Amino acid sequence: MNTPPLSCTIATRESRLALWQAEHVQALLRERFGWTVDLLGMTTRGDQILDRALSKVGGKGLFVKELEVALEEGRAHLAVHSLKDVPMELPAGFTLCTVLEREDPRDAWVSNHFESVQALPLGAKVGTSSLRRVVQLKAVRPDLDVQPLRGNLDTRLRKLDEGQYDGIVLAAAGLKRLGLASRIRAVIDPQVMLPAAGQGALGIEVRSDNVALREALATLIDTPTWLAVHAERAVSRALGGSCSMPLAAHVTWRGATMVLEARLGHPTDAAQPLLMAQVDGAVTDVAGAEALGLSVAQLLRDGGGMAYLAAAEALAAA
Ligand SMILES: NCc1[nH]cc(CCC(=O)O)c1CC(=O)O
Repeated sequence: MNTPPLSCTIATRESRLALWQAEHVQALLRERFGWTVDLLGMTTRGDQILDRALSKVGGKGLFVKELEVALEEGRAHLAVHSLKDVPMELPAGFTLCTVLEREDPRDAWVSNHFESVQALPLGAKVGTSSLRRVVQLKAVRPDLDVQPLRGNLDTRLRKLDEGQYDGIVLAAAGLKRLGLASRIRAVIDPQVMLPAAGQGALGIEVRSDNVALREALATLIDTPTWLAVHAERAVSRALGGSCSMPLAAHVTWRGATMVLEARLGHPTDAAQPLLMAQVDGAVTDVAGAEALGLSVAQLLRDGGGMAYLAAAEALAAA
């Protein structure tokens, strides 16, 4: 029996951004299906160690595990995540269901004194803990002093305002969703800073055995977003999907043609070049999107990426 649910509960982290995203899905389900939708706020291990070096603590899916347990135990039916934070491989029994239309996937330059990365004085201090952002900043401005920056969005902005950095890099999507778009000094051109796989998209996780819910959610898919994030995530999965790997993967559309670009940086040696690859193709289904992702991953491997991946693995194991 596939009777669609009349009520359901969404598990969510309790950061402002996570709550915005969960409430967004809650409103959508009420509006489209007339369901009663509750929220279940939760603290994840990732939240508890937000101010420490996540890559040093290790473990994939630090922000999703507790939410999956709530689904497993039937305390919630959907978990809403930033897709960027969802591991490439889900545990058995879970399905990534739908991601609606993605918000701006680009990175944003945020600064109280400098209008762009290019406008920074020699040796200026920039805050980010994302290896992907570090290697791309270093590629355009090797002189910059890039320093770690952790915490949720509000914490990061506060650290900037306290004068700890000349500027910081954040996802445009998070700032826009929280009504903080006015803090964006410049959206960074993807040719300068290629976004992460899935950036700006929502990921909705459900139990695979909840067929009725999966079928209802499937009607909410935004196809261009759905195909784009499958291609981007396929690149990351094919290369091992580790967060200690500086990897960017980003889709743009030229009409019905998907253009997939990816970049791989060396995880420890900034003097190594940033590897870049691009493919395009007419993509109409998930299999086609994932095939494009695999071919970009292969180009990166063949272009010198094997040594980079080995270094990232060694780092993760250390
Ligand atoms: N890594 C944390 C994270 N996960 C999702 C977002 C922003 C929203 C999004 O990309 O969907 C952020 C903050 C950031 O990268 O600045």
